[in-house]
Amino acid sequence: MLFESPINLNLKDADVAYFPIFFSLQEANDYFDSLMSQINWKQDYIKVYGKTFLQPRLTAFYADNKKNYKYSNITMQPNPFNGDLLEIKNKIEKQINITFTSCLANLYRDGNDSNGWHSDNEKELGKDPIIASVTFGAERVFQFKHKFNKSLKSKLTLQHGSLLLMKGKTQTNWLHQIPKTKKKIGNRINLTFRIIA
Ligand SMILES: O=C(O)CCC(=O)C(=O)O
Ligand SMILES: [Fe+2]
Repeated sequence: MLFESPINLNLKDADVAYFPIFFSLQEANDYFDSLMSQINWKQDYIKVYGKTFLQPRLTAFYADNKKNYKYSNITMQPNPFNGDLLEIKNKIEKQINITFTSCLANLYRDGNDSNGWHSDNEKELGKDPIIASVTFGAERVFQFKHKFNKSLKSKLTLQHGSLLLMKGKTQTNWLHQIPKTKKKIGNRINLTFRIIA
């Protein structure tokens, strides 16, 4: 496997590492094509402050157990892992020595799709969750802001075939988002592997 050592983002009160070339270009191209068609993409409704909205992206949820994932007032029922998703899961697990149970997949169809400020701190993720987040397709900016010290911010561009690893106190102390962009860009697939016990 093509593999470069990770870049530590050196965020205060957090633990975030970025692997720009986790997958070779060939692997990343192949996974992008296969995941576009293999994944059961859907646009769900979410409820924010009592109002219902269509999510500004498509999602799908996979797990090797029966545990649901609840966030933004929606409950996602898992599909079983299969095909390339399972292959990608195995590859990440081997590299970082962690076993994940679940994967929340996101499809940003263009620059108008997005993921608003949040931290992945749902109860079912447990204390100090570890989240492995993979990108295939269009590059998008990923922004961080500290929850308690408004002057602390960070951002990076997540490239095709990259892996972003968030662990430790990252979700306790920081929010993250994928903002909309006016750039003419196409589909970006993001896979976030998680442990839901
Ligand atoms: O698309 C991304 O890179 C981030 C996705 C994310 O933050 C999430 O699904 O919780
Ligand atoms: Fe997230």
